[in-house]
Amino acid sequence: MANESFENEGGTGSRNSRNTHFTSSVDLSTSLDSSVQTRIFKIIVIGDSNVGKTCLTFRFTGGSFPEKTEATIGVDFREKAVEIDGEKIKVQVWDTAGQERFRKSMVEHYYRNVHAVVFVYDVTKMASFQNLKTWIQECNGHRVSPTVPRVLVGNKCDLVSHIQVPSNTALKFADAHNMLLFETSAKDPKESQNVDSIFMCLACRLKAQKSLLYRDVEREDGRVRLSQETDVNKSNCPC
Ligand SMILES: Nc1nc2c(ncn2[C@@H]2O[C@H](COP(=O)(O)OP(=O)(O)OP(=O)(O)O)[C@@H](O)[C@H]2O)c(=O)[nH]1
Ligand SMILES: [Mg+2]
Repeated sequence: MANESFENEGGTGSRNSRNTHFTSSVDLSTSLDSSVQTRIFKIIVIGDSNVGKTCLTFRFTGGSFPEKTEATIGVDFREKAVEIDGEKIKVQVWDTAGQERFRKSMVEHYYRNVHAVVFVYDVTKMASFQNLKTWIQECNGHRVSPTVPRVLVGNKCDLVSHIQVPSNTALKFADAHNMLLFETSAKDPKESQNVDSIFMCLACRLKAQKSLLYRDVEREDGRVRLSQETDVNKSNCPC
């Protein structure tokens, strides 16, 4: 099962500690001696420094807005266990550094075996939107497959009077790159469901994709039959 990660029920310990700076390659696979496995989806969050990547990931995994953040160095891991259509899944969010000097040696690790990518810009900073093409180029340069789902997130929508990136401009860009667009705020508690939707939407899509790849094999009368129905049809995906 290429690129798919599992964790045994009961786990191998928490990986969501703040300020865990990634220094070596991580093997997310654990021994397969237990029959109960939890799938892990690795989602990386990419974009300019200060756009709110840390706050968005914190809002999703911790349910609140951090009072104070510092520039991320390397990567911070955060995890959230979710249940989709009865299956327990671990969403592992890689909150990456936006500052070049803090990410240089890490870039290979970000993209290795990634399952989905979240590109973030700040709706109050046009430069962060214009730089998206550089982030997309970097992603493509690391041979991330076109089948890896990508979404675009415009953050800081609570700063209504400072908005520089019009929604229709962002929408055109998202369409051109085959991405869904979410405009939201990590800060505004009323937007927390919208922030959750970003990651839940990706998790649902990944679950459906994996179901397509590894369709249930049913044995009937000694014959092998591939199940025609996939979870994509019965999923409660929020997007
Ligand atoms: N008003 C407002 N401020 C936000 C929001 N999200 C983040 N911020 C602020 O923006 C600043 C940067 O947020 P971070 O989450 O640390 O930014 P980052 O993208 O992780 O930055 P790097 O780690 O350097 O790449 C902080 O001062 C946050 O409080 C938001 O939705 N609204
Ligand atoms: Mg950060």
